[in-house]
Amino acid sequence: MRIDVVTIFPEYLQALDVSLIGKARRDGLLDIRIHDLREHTSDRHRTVDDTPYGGGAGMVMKPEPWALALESIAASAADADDASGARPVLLVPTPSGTLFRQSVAHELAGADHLVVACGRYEGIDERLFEWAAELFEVRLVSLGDYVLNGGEVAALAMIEAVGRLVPGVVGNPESLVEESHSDGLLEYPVYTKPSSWRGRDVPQILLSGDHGRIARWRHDQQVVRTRARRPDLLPPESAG
Ligand SMILES: OB(O)c1ccc2cc[nH]c2c1
Repeated sequence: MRIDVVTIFPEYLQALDVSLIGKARRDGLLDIRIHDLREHTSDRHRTVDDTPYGGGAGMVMKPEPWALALESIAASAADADDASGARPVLLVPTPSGTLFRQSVAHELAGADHLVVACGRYEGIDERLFEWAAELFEVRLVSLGDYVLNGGEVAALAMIEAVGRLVPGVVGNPESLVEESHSDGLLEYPVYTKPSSWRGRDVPQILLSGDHGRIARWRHDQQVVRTRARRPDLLPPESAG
């Protein structure tokens, strides 16, 4: 999978050089390219923003630098994107987007090419998204009901959530099966040695060796946790 990220803070994305995502880049499983939006400006001050029409606080990101950046990326990937037969996905982290969930991560992991647009200030001129729909499948996505100062932190979260689902990135694919949200429930509690720690013991069932009973206990724990912490994930009749 190719992932292009456009930002005015390229250094923010250095975290993508670390750990499993960083290894996947070095192994060629993920082709992640970071682009500085200011490289697509033409004035002396490398301006990417201006005042909002209609007034209001803050500044709005100008559409032209974004269009030039996205055109440049689309041109550089044209052969591969044409071969895949699908338009690249333009993923735009924004508080006004649809909710990013594990199901969305799985959808995006099936794409051949993601382009992530990290907005700043009060956001990007809306006309950019209308224009981009000619070249990309545009997805405006929110991490949740809170607001960050820009899209970079959300981009890191989304790229990690998607990248780890690409075959080969996570060493043991089994570990992707039993984790929160993989089956619509929160994950069960986990324990490791020592079996007794500061007067607290590991649940005896986990020391029993009875894998059937352990599996049932773990599922029960998932339901209890989900009901307590995220009843919204449960079907109405079992939300308690
Ligand atoms: O909370 B967010 O995910 C987010 C994303 C993009 C921008 C642009 C300006 N503020 C933002 C916040």
